[in-house]
Amino acid sequence: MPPPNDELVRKRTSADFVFGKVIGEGSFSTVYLAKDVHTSREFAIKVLEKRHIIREKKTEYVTREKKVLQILGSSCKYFVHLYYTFQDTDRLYFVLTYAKNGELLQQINKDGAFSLECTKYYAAELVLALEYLKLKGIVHRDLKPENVLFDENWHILIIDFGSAKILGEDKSSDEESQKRRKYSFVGTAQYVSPEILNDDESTCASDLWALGCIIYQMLTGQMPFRGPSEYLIFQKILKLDYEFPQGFDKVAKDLIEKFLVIAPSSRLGATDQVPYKSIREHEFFREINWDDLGPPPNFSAK
Ligand SMILES: Nc1ncnc2c1ncn2[C@@H]1O[C@H](COP(=O)(O)OP(=O)(O)OP(=O)(O)O)[C@@H](O)[C@H]1O
Ligand SMILES: O=C(O)[C@@H]1CCC(=O)N(CCc2ccc(Cl)cc2)[C@H]1c1ccccc1Cl
Repeated sequence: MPPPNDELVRKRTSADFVFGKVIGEGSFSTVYLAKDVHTSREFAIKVLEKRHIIREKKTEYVTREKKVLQILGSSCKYFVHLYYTFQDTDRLYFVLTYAKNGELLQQINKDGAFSLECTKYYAAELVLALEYLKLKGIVHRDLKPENVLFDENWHILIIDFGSAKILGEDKSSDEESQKRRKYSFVGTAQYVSPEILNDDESTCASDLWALGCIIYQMLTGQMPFRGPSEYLIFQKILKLDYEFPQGFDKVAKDLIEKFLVIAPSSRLGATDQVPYKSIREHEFFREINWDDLGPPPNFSAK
């Protein structure tokens, strides 16, 4: 029996990587482009300062992200993969797939809006990604164009699982943590679903609400619920106060209206198992071959 390949089993440290430029900053993190010294493979390494996490009481957020990334594993290509984690006295390190082509948000803003063909393709990739999350019993809870990146082949890579929920995970029942959880706001105002605002149970249908917001934004370049303050945005969400521009594609409008429904269980797909059959069968996805989406379309193809 040959000895195990040292590189496969040895715990990594920061000495195994050459750290390059900063490719992003989070509230608690700095993300670097890095190269494995042994293989020259490129990774994104998310580095978190322990002092900052402790001061902001975000330890649970960090351990949750690691746990969710481990549950997701590597069998769905639409999620960033966690290769290694390690730590030193002051920092935690997450070695992740490097999403070479930036954020969906940047692409939408650069183009102003996507073509219908391009929107259908990326909406289909998002549907396949959400089917996998449902299969794994995970709710992302902060799905938005900033958290959808592109890999080197322009396929989506979803990141940022610190706010995610693991369904069926028994929550500590003590009063303190119940109170903390009740008032710990989750997500980003413009994409948050009504049930999260009403402090009701968030389920996979919460991610379907966000999907509706993202499809609207890909086609218009704007978020459906926008306003000068979070409070006013929340008001609009709870009153379903949004509108479609003149001449908006009717089939796309019908699909979005079926996701942006206040009652989570009434959203298109909410009562499906996996796959999201009623979403896949919607007219909007008529040209999609769900078994092979083919190569991504050229963005600027109008
Ligand atoms: N795997 C990756 N490949 C390329 N860029 C990445 C990757 N992960 C994160 N980034 C970039 O780094 C930035 C920070 O990401 P990170 O997930 O650490 O913080 P965040 O969770 O988005 O911030 P916050 O904690 O405020 O929500 C992101 O905006 C993204 O652009
Ligand atoms: O959850 C884990 O798998 C390990 C378990 C062992 C361990 O010590 N850590 C670090 C725990 C931790 C989390 C936050 C802070 Cl501020 C400090 C330590 C965890 C860890 C190590 C490296 C990178 C991330 C994490 Cl969460």
